[in-house]
Amino acid sequence: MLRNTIIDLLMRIEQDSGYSHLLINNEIKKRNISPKDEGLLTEIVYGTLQRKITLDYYINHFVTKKLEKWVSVLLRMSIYQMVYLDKVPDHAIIHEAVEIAKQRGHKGISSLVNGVLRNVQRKGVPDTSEIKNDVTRLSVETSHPEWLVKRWIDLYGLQITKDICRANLNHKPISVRVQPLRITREDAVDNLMKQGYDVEPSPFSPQGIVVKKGNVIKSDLFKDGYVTIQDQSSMLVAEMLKPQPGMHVLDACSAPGGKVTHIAEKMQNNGVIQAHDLHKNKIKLIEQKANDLHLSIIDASPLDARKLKEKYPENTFDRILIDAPCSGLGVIRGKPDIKYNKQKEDITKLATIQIEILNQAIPLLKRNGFLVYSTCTIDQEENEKVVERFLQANPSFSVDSSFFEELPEFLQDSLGVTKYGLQLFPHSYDTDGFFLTRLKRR
Ligand SMILES: C[S@@+](CC[C@H](N)C(=O)[O-])C[C@H]1O[C@@H](n2cnc3c(N)ncnc32)[C@H](O)[C@@H]1O
Repeated sequence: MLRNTIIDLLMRIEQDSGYSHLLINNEIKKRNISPKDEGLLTEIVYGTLQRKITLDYYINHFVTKKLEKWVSVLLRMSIYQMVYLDKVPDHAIIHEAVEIAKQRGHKGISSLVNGVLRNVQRKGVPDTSEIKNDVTRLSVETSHPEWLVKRWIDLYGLQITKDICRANLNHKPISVRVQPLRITREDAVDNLMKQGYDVEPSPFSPQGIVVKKGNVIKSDLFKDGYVTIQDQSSMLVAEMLKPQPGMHVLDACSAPGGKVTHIAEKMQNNGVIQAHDLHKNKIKLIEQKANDLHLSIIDASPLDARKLKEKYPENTFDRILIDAPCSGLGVIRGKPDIKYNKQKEDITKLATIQIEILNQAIPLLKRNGFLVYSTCTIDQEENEKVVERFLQANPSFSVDSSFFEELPEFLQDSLGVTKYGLQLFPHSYDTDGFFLTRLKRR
């Protein structure tokens, strides 16, 4: 029953590209899956998705004919469990897969499934180190499409690309941000430790806590809005925006509200924040998060950030955040489907939108104000190149040099510091891949 649910989920994720986390959560709720099975389901779905290219390479070694989608999915998830998990013995995995194949297909299919899996059990999976071409080998070993591996090698060289690709296969560590108007970080750490969580303060933000062990979503602190989940890299945004109580702030791409609520906390819930997002249906996510965290200064409404100038006069805001729509290539660990769904052309289109949004936002900034530009991608075309193009077209603006001095000390000479901002890679500090910079008028 659980394995059939997993097959259905994996097939739907392939069809409705980009929403694996939402589909998994909905399915768990809908089918009333027990907490133990929930863990196994999540692990098999994410793991199979994360290793899709590698698993297909293994399958193609044993089968040459084209397989129906569900048969590929069944083989992938079975081989994933046999090779990467040690929760269920191989013979039980094979037995269950053959039973599913019998239910869903004809006898020929169940014999094929049986044959492939028995081969994997007996001979093991093929050795990928024999693949001569660097790009193909890395693509197969770490399950990233070849165009992406090639692009990263061109941008960052082979070693960094290997590091990125390997880090993308790791589990994403969870971190939380405390709501400092409701609880201190010390008290939150104390509280979580007493409940058996293994936690430590984050070096990225005075509000951050890294949760090394334990499901923090189940904690009272999370349920009652004392902490919220946020990657450490994202916490840098509000820190570097430096909003003060009483200010007028714009967050132009705000949903689901992770950063805007952090900004409101730093303003001590005093001032006004205009929070917009293109998608009407996402506005309630911002409102919900603000509500959960007891924050009342966020005024959320739908708006296309490419039309900001139509809504606001010049010199309106003390601070502006453009946390731009991006390819998401920095968050592959948590959303593996991104690596299969994004194409080169998407990156170029996104860079055009990012520049358009920046051009709309910048006149709205007051004379001594700051604008933070950030993305959760590691692609230079959406990050450094966008900043470079923007500065060329707007010579009265520059990257604020104090930005670099104000970064936490351990980041100041990190691999990703360039004259355009800070690029965090997933392998550097075990955070999401993330870019941010701060612009100001010269
Ligand atoms: C990186 S996410 C923002 C995350 C958010 N700042 C947070 O911390 O929770 C980018 C957001 O931009 C929105 N978006 C996409 N195109 C937009 C546009 N033209 N104008 C405004 N928002 C847009 C997307 O719906 C998405 O919610």
